Amino acid sequence: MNVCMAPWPVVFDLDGTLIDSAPDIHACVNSVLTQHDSPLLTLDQVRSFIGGGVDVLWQKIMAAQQLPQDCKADYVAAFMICYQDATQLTRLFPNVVDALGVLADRGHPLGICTNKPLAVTQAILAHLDIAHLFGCVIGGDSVAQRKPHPAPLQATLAGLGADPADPRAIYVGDSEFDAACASAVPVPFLIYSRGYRQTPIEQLPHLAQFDDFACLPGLVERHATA
Ligand SMILES: O=C(O)COP(=O)(O)O
Ligand SMILES: [Mg+2]
Repeated sequence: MNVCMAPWPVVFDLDGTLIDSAPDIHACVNSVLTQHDSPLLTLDQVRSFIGGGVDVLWQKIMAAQQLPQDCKADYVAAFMICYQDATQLTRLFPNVVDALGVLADRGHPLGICTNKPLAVTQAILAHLDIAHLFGCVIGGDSVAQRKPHPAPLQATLAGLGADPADPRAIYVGDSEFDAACASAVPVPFLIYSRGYRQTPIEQLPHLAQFDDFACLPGLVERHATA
């Protein structure tokens, strides 16, 4: 089969890309800090710590609140109890469902490559009724490494049955972790500019940026014909 004739895969990051999950993560973080009589964090602080997965999140929280890193495991354990069904405050970003529907209708295999734990990812995809759109979902505990390592994105592409040599495969994300992961594979990276990134966009390697998912299907098609 000529792989260049098949629709090419489009893989998505989750937190800060498809969904605004920071309010739920913030609520769980502060619930755990309250249980431990520790000072609370603002939504902006917690949002700035998201992207590397649960362990990195709590490393950053322990450092910011000057809590001993050797107590981190207790905080993480309490956090996971809250996090596993933290869906109430999470919303899809505008026009995400329509954009995913257009890409799926055009035959693009769609995947998720997130640093969020797999069970939490599956719960939120089911809650938002978009799980059926994705042929492969790789979470932060699905393979041994997490983004920015290339392994999770390589595993997602393999799970979609994609030819790793297909130069048209695309990764769509919001953060430094995603940009570095895409470069390491390498695959072209489209960056959603309204996510949780801390670095100026010009400093991150990317093919294109967008601030509205209504523009994404056009960008995906333009990439293949460029
Ligand atoms: O859970 C995180 O910290 C990041 O998740 P993401 O990879 O979907 O952005
Ligand atoms: Mg993200």
